[in-house]
Amino acid sequence: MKVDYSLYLVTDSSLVPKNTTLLAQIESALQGGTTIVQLREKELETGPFIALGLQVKALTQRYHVPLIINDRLDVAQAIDADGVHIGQDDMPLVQARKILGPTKIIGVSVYNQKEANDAIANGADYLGIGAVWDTSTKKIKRSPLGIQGVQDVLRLMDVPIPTVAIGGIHVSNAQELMIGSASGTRHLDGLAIVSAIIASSDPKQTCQAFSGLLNNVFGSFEPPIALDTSSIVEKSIKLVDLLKQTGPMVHHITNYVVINDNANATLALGASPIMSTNTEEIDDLAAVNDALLLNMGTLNDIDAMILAAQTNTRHGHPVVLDPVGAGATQFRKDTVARFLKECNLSVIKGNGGEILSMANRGGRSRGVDSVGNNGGEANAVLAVSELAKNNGCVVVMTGPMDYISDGTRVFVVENGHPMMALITGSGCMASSVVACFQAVSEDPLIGAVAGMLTITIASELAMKRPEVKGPGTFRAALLDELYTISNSPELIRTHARLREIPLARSN
Ligand SMILES: Cc1ncc(COP(=O)(O)OP(=O)(O)O)c(N)n1
Ligand SMILES: Cc1ncsc1CCOP(=O)(O)O
Repeated sequence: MKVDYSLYLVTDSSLVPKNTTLLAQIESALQGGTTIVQLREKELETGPFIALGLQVKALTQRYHVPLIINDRLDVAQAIDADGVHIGQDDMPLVQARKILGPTKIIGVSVYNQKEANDAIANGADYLGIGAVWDTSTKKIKRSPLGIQGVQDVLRLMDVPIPTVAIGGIHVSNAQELMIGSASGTRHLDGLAIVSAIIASSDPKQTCQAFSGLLNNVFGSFEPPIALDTSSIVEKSIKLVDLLKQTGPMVHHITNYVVINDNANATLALGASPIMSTNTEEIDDLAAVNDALLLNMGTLNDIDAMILAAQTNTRHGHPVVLDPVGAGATQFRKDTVARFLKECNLSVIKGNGGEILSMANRGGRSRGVDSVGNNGGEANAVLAVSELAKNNGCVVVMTGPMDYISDGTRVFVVENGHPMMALITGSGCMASSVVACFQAVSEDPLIGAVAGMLTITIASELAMKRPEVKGPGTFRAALLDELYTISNSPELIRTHARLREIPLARSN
C-alpha cells in the first residue's frame, strides 16, 4: 500500500476546543486534506481507547485515509488499524513486527542517525523525526533538533524511507522546515502535527493551509531530469540569457583582496552585486536577494557569514561557499567545520588543495594556493562526489580540469587557461560566477557547470586577444570576455569541452 504521509494528524483529545469534539475535529481535518491519522490518547484505558478507535476508524475509512495507533499494539490489533507508531521507549520494533506481521505499517520515533538506521535495519515503514522545536503538547526529554538536526538525520539515513517531522510545527514554520531540512535528493515526506490542527478553531482551514504549502514545496522537489552533456551545454546557454534578462542580486561576503573583481565579474554577467558584511541589514538584504556567496579568503565576519547563510536559506536562496585556504590552518579547518554544521550550503567551490583537504583526500593549501593532487583524476572524482554526498550539496573542485558533482553524477569542465592561476582571485571570481548562476538555476549542479563553463571559456577567449601580454592585461580581458559571453551565450556551444565520468566506474 502506498501511503501518503504528507499531512499527518496526531490526535490529543485534551487539546480539543470546548465547543467541539475530537471526532468533529478529525473529520474537519480530513475535509481539509489530512492524509493519515494517528490516534494518540495517553489517558485512555484500553476499553474506551478501543471504542474511540472504532469510531475514528469508521471516519478515516470514509476518507480513505490510514489510521495508526500510538504505542498500543493491542488496541491496533483489536480494531484492525492500519498500523502503530512506537517510540524509543516503547515495545521494540523487532517484537512489534513479529506481532503485527509484515503488512501493517510501523512508524518509529527517531532523534539521530543511529536511531534512524537501527529502525530502518529492523524494518520500520516510516520514521517520525523529532522533536524539531519545543512544544507544549509533550514533555520532550532531549533538546529540540532544529531544522539542521532534521536534515542531518535525513542525510545520514543508510537507505531512504518515508519520514515525517514532529514537534512545534505550525503553518508559519512548515515551509521553512520542509525546504531547510532538504538535502540533495532527500527531503521530508510530510509533517506530523498535533496542536496546530487539533486545537484549531477551524481544522479544515488549517489543513488546507498546510496542504497548499506542502504542494508547493513538493513541486519544487521534483527530481531534475538527468541531462546529457550536450543538453547541459544548451541549458547553460539559456541560463546565461536568463541571468542577463533577470539581473538577480548576489550578496557577497568576500575577502578584501578580490572584492572589486568579484563585483565586476557579477556585473559583467548582468547580475547585481552587493558586498555588505553588516549584520544589521542581513534580514532586509535576504528579502530581496537571489543568491549568497561566502568567501573565506581574509576570514573576517564569520558570524555574519553564518547568519547570512541561515537567513538566505530561510528565504529559499542558494548559498555558495568558497572555502579559501581550507586546511591551511587549524582555524580555517574549524571554520569550515562550522560552515558545514551550521549552514545549508548549495555549492562548495574550492581549488584542489581546499576540496581534497575537506574530503580528507590528501589536499594541502599553502596560503590560499592549492598544492597538488597526487591521486589524479580518480582521487578528484572521489573527493567531489563524497564531499557532495556527505554534505547534500554540489561540490566544484577547480584546477587544470574542473570536477563538479552533486554526489550522484560527476562532470569535468576541460576548458580554461593556465593564466588563470597567475592572477590573484581568479578562483574567487569563478565563485562569484557560480553564485550568479545559482541565482537563476533550479538545479544547482547545472548552475555550477554553467558557471564554470562561462568563466573558463572566458579565460580562453581572453588569451586570444592580441592586447593580452600577461596577467595584467589578462585580468581586464577576462572581465571583457565574461561580458562578451553574456551578450553572445552561443559561444558556450562552440567552445564547451564538458564530459561526464560515470560514478559507478570510478568508485
Ligand atoms: C509521527 C510521530 N512521530 C513521533 C511521535 C512520538 O512518538 P513517541 O516518541 O512514542 O512519543 P509519544 O507520542 O508516545 O508521546 C509520534 N507520536 N508520531
Ligand atoms: C508526540 C510528539 N513527539 C515529539 S514532539 C510531539 C508533540 C508534537 O505536538 P505539536 O505538534 O503540538 O507540537
